[in-house]
Amino acid sequence: MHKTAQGIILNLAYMVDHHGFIPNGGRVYYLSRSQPPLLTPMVYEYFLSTGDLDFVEKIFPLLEKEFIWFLNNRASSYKDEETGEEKFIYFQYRAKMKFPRPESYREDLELVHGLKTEAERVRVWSNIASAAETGWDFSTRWFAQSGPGVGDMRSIRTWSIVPVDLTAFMCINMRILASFYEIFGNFKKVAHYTKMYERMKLAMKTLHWNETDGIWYDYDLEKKLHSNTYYVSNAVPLYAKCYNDEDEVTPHLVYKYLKREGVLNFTKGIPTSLAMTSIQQWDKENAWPPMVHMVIDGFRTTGDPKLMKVAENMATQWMMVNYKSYRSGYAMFEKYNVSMFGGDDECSAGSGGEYEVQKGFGWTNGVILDLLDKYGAKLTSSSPNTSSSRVILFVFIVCYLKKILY
Ligand SMILES: OC[C@H]1O[C@H](O[C@H]2O[C@H](CO)[C@@H](O)[C@H](O)[C@H]2O)[C@H](O)[C@@H](O)[C@@H]1O
Repeated sequence: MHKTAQGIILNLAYMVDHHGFIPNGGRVYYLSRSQPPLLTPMVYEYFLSTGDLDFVEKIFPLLEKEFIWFLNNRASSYKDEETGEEKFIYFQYRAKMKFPRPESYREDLELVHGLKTEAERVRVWSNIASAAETGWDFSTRWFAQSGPGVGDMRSIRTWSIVPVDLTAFMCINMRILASFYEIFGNFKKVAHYTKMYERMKLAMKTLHWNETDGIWYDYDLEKKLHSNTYYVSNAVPLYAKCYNDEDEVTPHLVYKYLKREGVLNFTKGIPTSLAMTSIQQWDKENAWPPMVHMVIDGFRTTGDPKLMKVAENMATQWMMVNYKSYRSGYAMFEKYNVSMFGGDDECSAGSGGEYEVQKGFGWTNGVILDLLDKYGAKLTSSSPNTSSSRVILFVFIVCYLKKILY
């Protein structure tokens, strides 16, 4: 598996070498859109598992190159309103696109039907490409949250949003770059990235933290307000540790928030949003493996026994959802349905959006492998929501690992 992980990293690093960033997909028409900046955290995870510092040293300049691309192409300065001085920088997904997405040409052309000016059409297409850059294509998260545009894709306004998860990802990048420089003994760079990390935490607190609700939200630049709606991305700063190390209260507030929103009552995974009537896939009744994983990891790494138990319960629950769905369809899926319809034993793939749900998705496999590694021993026939026997589960794990590894 380490070899496979290294191969994936090398593929992505090749893209950074050639283009400065990782395009949204491996085709020329994706060259104006990035992926979320997760290469550096991937390399860090690889390093933690293998201790392979030689590989990290070789690849390291490309990690910094991608980071600088985000700095040059996706960052803006947040200024103090009174003094005009820069307080910190913030990042956005902001792809420019003067035409429909080539891979979804008809959809994007039909969408702008009735829009009178080229400027209006370009606005919609650029916001669509930017939403694709987030990975959350598509979600009500990027649409108007109030007024006549609610739920309507033509109201898409990705450019107006500072996404809380992107701020968190940039925080992780800065922290990891500082850590690697520390290992390499370049202390000037350690100071540079540590300073950036501290300022990014300030950005997270100022732009995203909502004192009343005890959670981080996306920030609406136009309205100068939090978009205070539940999306699972609100919990990502916990995973990113984009708050003060000594702060033991915030993780509990995040837990309370999730509880208050009712999302912990779902027995088949953490819903992406509560916009259940949306036709978009990053809403509806869907739970997405990478987001579920980030929430679990956020609680797992708090060091707080109560929250670590929360992570364990979420992990065993998610493994059972994947298992039960696998048992009925012999496939892993890109996303899963969290609806309670049919009872706890009826687990199935998610749906909605622009295409049929995909089988055997890489991130689904990656998440389940990590959870089996960390929590496999905790799975018993009395695990929450489990009615299957230990033996069947054991067979599932063995078969699944065999299929993945060989
Ligand atoms: O062709 C439609 C879209 O396909 C990709 O997006 C889809 O896969 C992503 C994961 O690989 C997923 O995050 C996204 O929600 C899916 O829609 C591609 O990234 C998009 O640019 C493209 O428009």
